[in-house]
Amino acid sequence: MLDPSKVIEFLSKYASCDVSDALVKRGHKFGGYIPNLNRYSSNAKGTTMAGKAYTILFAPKDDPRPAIKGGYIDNLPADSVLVISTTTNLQKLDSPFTKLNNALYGGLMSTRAQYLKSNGTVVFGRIRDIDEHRDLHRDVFAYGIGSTAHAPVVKMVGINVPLEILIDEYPEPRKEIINPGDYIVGDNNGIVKVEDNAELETLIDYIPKRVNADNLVKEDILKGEKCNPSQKKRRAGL
Ligand SMILES: O=C([O-])CC(=O)C(=O)O
Ligand code: NI
Repeated sequence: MLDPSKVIEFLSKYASCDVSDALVKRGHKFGGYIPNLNRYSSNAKGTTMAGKAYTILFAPKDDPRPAIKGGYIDNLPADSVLVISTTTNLQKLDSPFTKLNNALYGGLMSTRAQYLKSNGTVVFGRIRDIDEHRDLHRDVFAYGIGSTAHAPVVKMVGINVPLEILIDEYPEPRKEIINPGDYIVGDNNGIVKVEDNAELETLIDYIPKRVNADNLVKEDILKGEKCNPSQKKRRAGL
């Protein structure tokens, strides 16, 4: 297995699009993209967020599972990306992608997460305290914003469990699973998931080659060459 801190350092140097190109090349037609999340707040340099998923699951109060007490934020590992979602009965295929109008995440959570050196937060729901995340320069991606805390309507039922995300797609909707430990990459284009498996080494090998090829295509275009033949030439053998 590759050293996670090295993988995170590597991924943070590239764009989410570069990662998707590599995944498409490996036969993943959706390129790992998890749609509809907005970047509400960004790290100070505006660079790519990367880290290992630390997952949290919320369910409606009437879910049969007991609430997990004591919170989760104090155990957040350094280099993690905190990923918060809900059970699928609170998800929607169409905008705003959640039935929950209470916010799942706020500024105090970000303050603690930043202190623990976690790399960012992804919320499949609403967030609040938006200015606090921005003041902290924390990377925060979410479906939307809100004003009210989550506690009156949902409870935490899972820490580091697989999260099921409903995604509308042609010809039919699908479910994306985010497992704890998956690599999560995010920038202004959105969020991409990369599984931590044997394929990772090939992806890491491919990404710089493809980026280099595309840089050469750009140079060709700026010199007046046609795009399509240049792409063909520069990407040959990749
Ligand atoms: O109180 C909450 O549930 C979340 C919140 O606003 C914060 O973390 O600041
Ligand atoms: Ni708050």
